Amino acid sequence: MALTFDKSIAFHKEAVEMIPGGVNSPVRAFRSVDMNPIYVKEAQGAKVVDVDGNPYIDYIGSWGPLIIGHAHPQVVKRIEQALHRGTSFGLPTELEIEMAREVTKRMPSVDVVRMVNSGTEATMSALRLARAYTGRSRILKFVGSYHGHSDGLLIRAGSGVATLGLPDSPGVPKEVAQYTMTVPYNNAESFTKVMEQYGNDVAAVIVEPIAGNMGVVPPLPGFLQTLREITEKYGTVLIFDEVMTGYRVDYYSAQGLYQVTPDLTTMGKVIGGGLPVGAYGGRREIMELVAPQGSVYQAGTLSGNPLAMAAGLATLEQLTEEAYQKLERAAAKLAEGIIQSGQETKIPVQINRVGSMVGLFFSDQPVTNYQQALQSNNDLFLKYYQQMVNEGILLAPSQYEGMFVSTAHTDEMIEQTVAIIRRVFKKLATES
Ligand SMILES: Cc1ncc(COP(=O)(O)O)c(C=O)c1O
Ligand SMILES: N[C@H](C=O)CCC(=O)O
Repeated sequence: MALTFDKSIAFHKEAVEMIPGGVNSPVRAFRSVDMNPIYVKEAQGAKVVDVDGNPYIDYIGSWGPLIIGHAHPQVVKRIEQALHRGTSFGLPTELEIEMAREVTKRMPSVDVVRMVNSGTEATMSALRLARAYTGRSRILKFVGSYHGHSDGLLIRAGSGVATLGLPDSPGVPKEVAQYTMTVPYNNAESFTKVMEQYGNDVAAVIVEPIAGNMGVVPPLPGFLQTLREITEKYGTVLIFDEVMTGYRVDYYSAQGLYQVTPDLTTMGKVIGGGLPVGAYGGRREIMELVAPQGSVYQAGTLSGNPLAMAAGLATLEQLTEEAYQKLERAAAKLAEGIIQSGQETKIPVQINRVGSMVGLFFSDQPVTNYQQALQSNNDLFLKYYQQMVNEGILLAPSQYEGMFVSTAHTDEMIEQTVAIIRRVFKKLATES
C-alpha cells in the first residue's frame, strides 16, 4: 500500500509562502525526485519517523554528521549536561580545548585548529588563510566538488548545484570567479598541466579527498599523491576538505587512509555530532597567521559553542577502531547486496564505496569523475527513489549524494534494506 504524506504536504504548502522553496537548504526540496519534501517528526538510532507517522530506515544521517545514529544516548546526555550550564558565553570554555586535543590527536597534520560554525565557513576561511600565506590570489578546485557556498567555491560545484542543474551561481562577481580554476576530478594529467602553467600564482588547491558531492567517487590510486607532489613543487597550499570524510571513513580520516598529508584541513559534520560546527586547521606555520596571533581575520559569535562541542566530543568518543570495523562490515554488506541485486535483475548499477560512504549510480560504466556521474540514468533514479521511500527507506533525494551508514544500522536493517532494493530493482526491470 502506498504511503500517505498529507501532513508533509500541508506543512510544505505553508512553508513555501515564507521560506525560499519551502526549505532552508535546496537539496531538501526533493525537486529532482519529483516529490513533496518529507517533514520529520522524530528520529532514534537509524530510524526516522515523519509527521504522517511513516517510519523509515535512514541513510541520509543529516547528510553525514550522524555516524552513530540519531539521538545517541551519550550525545543527548553530554548536550543536556552542557545545556544546564548555559548555551553560549562568548568566552572560552574547557570543552574547546578538549575538542582541539581530540582533533590534533586524530589528525596528525593538524597542529592548530580553529572552530567555526559550518563547513562553508571552514573552507572560506582556509582559502583566505592560504591566500595570505602565499600572497597569491588564484585557487584550484575540482569539477563537481562541493565545498560550501562561499562565492569563489560555487564554480562548477556538485551537491545541490548539480542536483538542480544550476549554472555557476548568479550573484558571484566575475571578478571573484576569475580566480577559481577547475580541473576534472581524478585527472592527474590535466591537473599537472594546469599547474605547470599557473602553479606559481595558485594559492591553494582544495580537494575532497573522497568526492562525496557528485555521488561518492573515491580518488584513483596516485591522484592525491600527485596533488601533494605538485603543490609542494609550486609552494601551493594543499587543502583537504574533510567536512564529509573527516572522522567518517577512518579513525584518522581520509588523509590517514590514503597516507597523504595536506597543509590545511577543513572539517565539519561528524565533529559537531549533529549540531552546527565546522573547523579548519593544519601546519602551525600557516595557522599562526590567524588572528589574533596573526593578522588574517576570522571570527564567530557562536564559534566553539559548548553544546556543539559537547555533541561532537560525545560522538568522537564512540568512534573507536572497533566502531570503524563495524561500519565497514555493515556498509560492505549493503554494497555487496546492491551489486548482487543489480546482477540478478540486470539493472545497470555502479557502487562506489569507501568505509561507510556508499554511492549508487544507475550506469553500466565505472564512475570516476563528475562527467561520468552526469551520464548516469536520472529517470531510473527517480523511479527507484520514489519506490524506496514507499518501502520505508530514506535516501538523499539525488543521485549526486551518497548513502551514509551509521553504527546504529543493525545487520537486520541492512538485510531488510537489501531485500527491498532487490524487490524494487525487479520491479524496475519489468517496467523498462
Ligand atoms: C565536502 C564538503 N565541504 C563543505 C561543505 C559545506 O558544509 P556546510 O553545509 O556545513 O556549510 C559540505 C557540505 O555541505 C561538504 O560536503
Ligand atoms: N551534499 C551537501 C553536503 O554535504 C548536502 C547538504 C546540503 O546542501 O544541505
